[in-house]
Amino acid sequence: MSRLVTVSNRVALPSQLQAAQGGLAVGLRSALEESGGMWFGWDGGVDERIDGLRQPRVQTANGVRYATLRLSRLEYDRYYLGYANQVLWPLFHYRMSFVHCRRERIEGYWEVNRLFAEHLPPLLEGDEIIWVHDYHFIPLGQLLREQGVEAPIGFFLHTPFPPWDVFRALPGHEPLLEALCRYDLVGFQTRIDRDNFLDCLTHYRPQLQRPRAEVFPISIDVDQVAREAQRGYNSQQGRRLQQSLRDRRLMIGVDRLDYSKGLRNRFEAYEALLEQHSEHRGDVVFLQIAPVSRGDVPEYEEIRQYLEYLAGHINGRFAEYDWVPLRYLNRGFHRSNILGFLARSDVGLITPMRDGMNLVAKEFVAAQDPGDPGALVLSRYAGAAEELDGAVLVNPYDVDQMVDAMHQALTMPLGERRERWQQMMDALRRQDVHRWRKDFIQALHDAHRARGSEAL
Ligand SMILES: O=P(O)(O)OC[C@H]1O[C@H](O[C@H]2O[C@H](CO)[C@@H](O)[C@H](O)[C@H]2O)[C@H](O)[C@@H](O)[C@@H]1O
Ligand SMILES: O=c1ccn([C@@H]2O[C@H](COP(=O)(O)OP(=O)(O)O)[C@@H](O)[C@H]2O)c(=O)[nH]1
Repeated sequence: MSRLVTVSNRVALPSQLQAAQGGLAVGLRSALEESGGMWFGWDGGVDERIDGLRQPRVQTANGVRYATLRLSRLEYDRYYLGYANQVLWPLFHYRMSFVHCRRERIEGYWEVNRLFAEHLPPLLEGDEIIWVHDYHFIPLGQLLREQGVEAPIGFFLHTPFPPWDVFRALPGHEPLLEALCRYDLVGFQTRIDRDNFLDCLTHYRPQLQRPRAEVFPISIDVDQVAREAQRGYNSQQGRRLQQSLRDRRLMIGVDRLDYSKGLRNRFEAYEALLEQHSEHRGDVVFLQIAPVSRGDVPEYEEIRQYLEYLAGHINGRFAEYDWVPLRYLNRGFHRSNILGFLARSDVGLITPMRDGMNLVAKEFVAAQDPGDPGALVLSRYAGAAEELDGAVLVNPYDVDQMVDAMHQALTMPLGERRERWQQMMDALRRQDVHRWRKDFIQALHDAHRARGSEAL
């Protein structure tokens, strides 16, 4: 069996196993720990003294080899903060007005991709398959081929892929499309993303040799999440949360503090809920956990300030001396705590404006008590909505509809909650994180073989 080598910008190093790092790190960690192999990427640090040359740091834990590189300040600014987070991220989330593309950012992006392409081949031992992750490393496959790497190379995009008319606004989009076509296999979270990509190729150059492009929705380890959620439910933090609520119902949101997550509209909907449905005042608490993410990007600082204002406004308007309607926490928690909090919640509020998948939505479902499950309010623009149609699906641009959905979730009869939950659990069991990894790897082997025979 070939050894799996995954490459991603974000690597969950063994020393950081429990910290909040987003869904890619969570999904890849469970995939890699099951199969073994190597994880190659950025170590999350910036070294002011680096000037060009450096060596990867290699460590091993739980059967996984971790090889990481550190970035210089300039590389971090241009490649990560600049091109990845202020060009590709907003563009791929359909937020064209947040795209700030400058030539030095494009150059910085390609330079860091070249750096990783040069450092990977010496770490390979032969008989590997290489699985590249996310928008940070679109050119990597092509650059590895130029280094003489012949192994199967696949790419998986964790974010949405936008339609042609949005994508073509990107200066220098052509080399990115060409680079994607050099992979044996390109994977997407949903059918819409895959179809947008294929449509881009049709518009750009119909005669270009297409890679195999398929849908592989990332997921969770359902039983492991359920077990950990149960432990979290009974943990000291889980019990303290319950005591603080008394008999009030809990609605929960867990999102990196990102403009794509729809927090502004969610807060506005909650304010309108309290305004229109006075019966929920004093009876419901909304806990929003929002760890700061990419805080050096101006748009993230702006949304943070606005949410602080809105949270203060909502609490100022409705709080009583013995009840605070909104608990807004600007910090991250260990995932085991998050799962315990999800298990203690009556309603999950997952309402991104657009999201590749959203693993929290899946974790919320797996964390529920089968006998008395909570209800999920889920944006139709989260990738997870394609599978979790037992949720109360909402349009996050329609604040009034979200008010109705929150009210529906808070008053949903037990029978309906059970039925919807069962439907969602069945979907999660059909397509879990193990299946995600196996399906991708199998398709990558097949695609590589097929390309090889085409070339003969
Ligand atoms: O690495 P950061 O810049 O700190 O950001 C965290 C991750 O955010 C994004 O996560 C995506 O992947 C999830 C798993 O597939 C998916 O559920 C979610 O919808 C996506 O937004 C980003 O794509 C990752 O590269 C980042 O590491
Ligand atoms: O304080 C936090 C907030 C989130 N998470 C985890 O981070 C992941 C977030 O993944 P998701 O796909 O929902 O969104 P992303 O952040 O990748 O856009 C989930 O596994 C959460 O349980 C965490 O461990 N601690």
